[in-house]
This record gives sequence, C-alpha cells and structure tokens, in this order.
Amino acid sequence: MEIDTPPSSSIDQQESSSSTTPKPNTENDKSPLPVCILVLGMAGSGKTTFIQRINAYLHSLHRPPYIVNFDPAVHELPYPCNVDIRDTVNYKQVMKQYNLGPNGAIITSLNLFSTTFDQLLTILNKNEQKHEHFIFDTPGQIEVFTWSASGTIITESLGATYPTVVVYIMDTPRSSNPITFMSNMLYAVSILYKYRLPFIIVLNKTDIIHHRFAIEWMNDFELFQQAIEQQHTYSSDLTRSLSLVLDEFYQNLRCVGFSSITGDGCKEFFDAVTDAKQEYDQVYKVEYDKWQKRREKRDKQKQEQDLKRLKDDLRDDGDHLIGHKNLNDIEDDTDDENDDESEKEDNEEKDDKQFEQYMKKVKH
Ligand SMILES: Nc1nc2c(ncn2[C@@H]2O[C@H](COP(=O)(O)OP(=O)(O)OP(=O)(O)O)[C@@H](O)[C@H]2O)c(=O)[nH]1
Repeated sequence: MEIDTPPSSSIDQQESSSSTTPKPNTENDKSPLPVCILVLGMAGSGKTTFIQRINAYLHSLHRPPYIVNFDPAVHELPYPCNVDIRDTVNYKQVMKQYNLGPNGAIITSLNLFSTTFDQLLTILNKNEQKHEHFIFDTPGQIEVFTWSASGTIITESLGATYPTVVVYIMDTPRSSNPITFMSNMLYAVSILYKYRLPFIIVLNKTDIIHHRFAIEWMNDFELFQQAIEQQHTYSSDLTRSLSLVLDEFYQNLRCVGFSSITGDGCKEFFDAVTDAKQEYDQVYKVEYDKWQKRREKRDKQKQEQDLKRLKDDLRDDGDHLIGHKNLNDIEDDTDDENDDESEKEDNEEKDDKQFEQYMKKVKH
C-alpha cells in the first residue's frame, strides 16, 4: 500500500490560521522569507553555545536573527531570546502536577506548547520582514524532540511555512571513536529521513580536534574500515556493516567544521545554509506543493465517497423502518394512499348523486 506522506507532513496546524499559509518563495522575491534554522543534537554537543556564536556573528553583520527556545528545562540562556517556551510552560510545575520525571515533563511541556504553536507562527509572520533567520534551540534530550508528536508538529509546520533547514550538531572530539561516530551518523540519517528537510551536519568543537578525520571517514570507506578494525567488539562488526549502508547518505551531505568557542566556520556554515535554502526551494517546496495538490484531490474524493455512503445508509435505514421497502416505495405508497382516498371521495360523490336522483323520483 502506498503511504502518502507530506515532504514534511501534518500541516493541519497551520491550516487553522491564515497567517500560516505557505508563502511563495522564489529567487526573484523582493523580500525573501527568513530561513528557519532548527538546531538539534545530542546532550552536551554544544547546541546552545553554537546558537550563541551564530547569533553574535549575525549581529556583527547587522543581520540579527529571531531566536526561539524550545527547551523548557534549560537553566540559563547565554543569548537574548525572542520567544521562550519557559514563559508559556512551567517545567517544574508540570513535573509536580503530572507526577512526571524530567524527560516526561519535557515531552509534556512541549506538547502543551505545541497546542499554541499557531500563535508562534503568527508572531513569526509579523517578524518575517525584519529578520533573515529564525533560529530554534531544542531540548538536549534529542529523542524528546525528534520522536515526539509535538516535535513533529513544530518541524513540519515550520517546513510548510518557511524555508527550513535542520542543523545537526555533532560533538567532534566524542565522535573520534568510529563506533560513536557511526551512532551519531545513524541518528542524523534517521532525522534526515524522518523530516526530509535540507540537512547540515555541524562538526562542533573543532578547537579541540580538527574535523578532518570525520570528512575522510565519510569520503573514504576504506579509511573508516581501517579505523574500525582496531576495535574488536560486537558493535564494531555491526558498525562495519552499517557503514556500507550509509555510503549513499554521505554523498549528498553538507558538513561544516565549527568551533562555538573560537567562531571558526561561521562563514562556511552560512554558505551551507544558503545552499540548503536553495535545496528547499527547488526540491522540498516543489514536493510539498505536489503533495498538497494530491491531498486536496484525495480529500475531495473522500468527501464524495462519504456523501455516497451516507445516501446509501439513509436508504438502508428507510428500508429497515418500513419493512424492507425502499425510499421510492415510501413515496409510491403515499401516492397509493392518496389515490385510495380520492377514489373513496369519488364513490361517495357518486352515491350522493344517485341518492338525490332516487329521492326526486320518489317525490314525483
Ligand atoms: N571547546 C569547546 N567547547 C564547547 C564548544 N561548544 C560547546 N562547548 C562546551 O560544551 C558544553 C556543552 O555545551 P552546550 O552549549 O551547553 O551544549 P547543549 O547541546 O546545548 O547542551 P544540552 O542543552 O544540555 O543538550 C559546554 O561546556 C560548552 O562550553 C566548542 O566549540 N568548543
């Protein structure tokens, strides 16, 4: 069975608000839409520090971004934030009230926040002329965002409304172990295939270790095999097999070395964003529009089928009520009854006339 999913899917959220209707976004637009940069990554990979760095970089270019924080559990943010989930949902209260642990409370907070997401889209809409970039920080527990219903609603609603790029932050020093590297890449590929949005991998913390080894592992399968061969564990066998599968994924991957501490890689990162935005316009947006048309057609067909079924059901119910006669018969029966009635009236009239004639005869 063919499963027809959107390029980034459930868009019902933004259908409820006129301000969130997908907008045209061509190369010739006078004021192109801002790019949404959705920052994901494992706990401690440096998401928040990365956003602090790119925020400072954009400010230095006099192109300040609009920043939204989706992490309800963060203590302090090292950058000024325009919209903060913590202003809407109190994470500690959620824990107490619903008797939840930290991860459950983050998911519930995100769920609560996503119910007001159309309001955020309206705010973004009002700010789209003033900013070139909307940046989104996400919770450290990556699975809480990527595999939750609210994370999906948020990402897909953004993807349907604005050019959206998923940025996956990788901790480069930690990924210098081939098995950790492979685990990180598997996570990245699963997110890429889930959202199908343009994707950038940021190899962060290059001030500690240069990201060259990671690029070489991606470009040269043999080199990665050699690195794994030094590890004799069950997971190294698994990693060897998986690396074959990921070869295709590496081919079209945008990878940028970055240091959130020194700021190295800022320009390269924004070059990659420009490239990813083009991919959004040329591939994702086109696919999304096609999907939207297919969905409208399917909805119309479904409406027609429902209407037909309703008519059939009504007919069946009618049969049941009057003892296996259909609705047309009901009309026919009514006609018959009317006919009987008028025949009776005619007969009575005839009888009256005959009686009058008889009386006249008797009188004479
Ligand atoms: N040397 C170095 N340290 C970094 C870099 N980026 C982040 N860090 C450090 O890594 C640690 C984690 O950084 P955060 O920005 O809090 O990471 P995060 O992914 O937002 O963390 P969670 O929100 O807990 O998931 C901090 O101690 C940062 O100072 C970098 O580029 N180089």
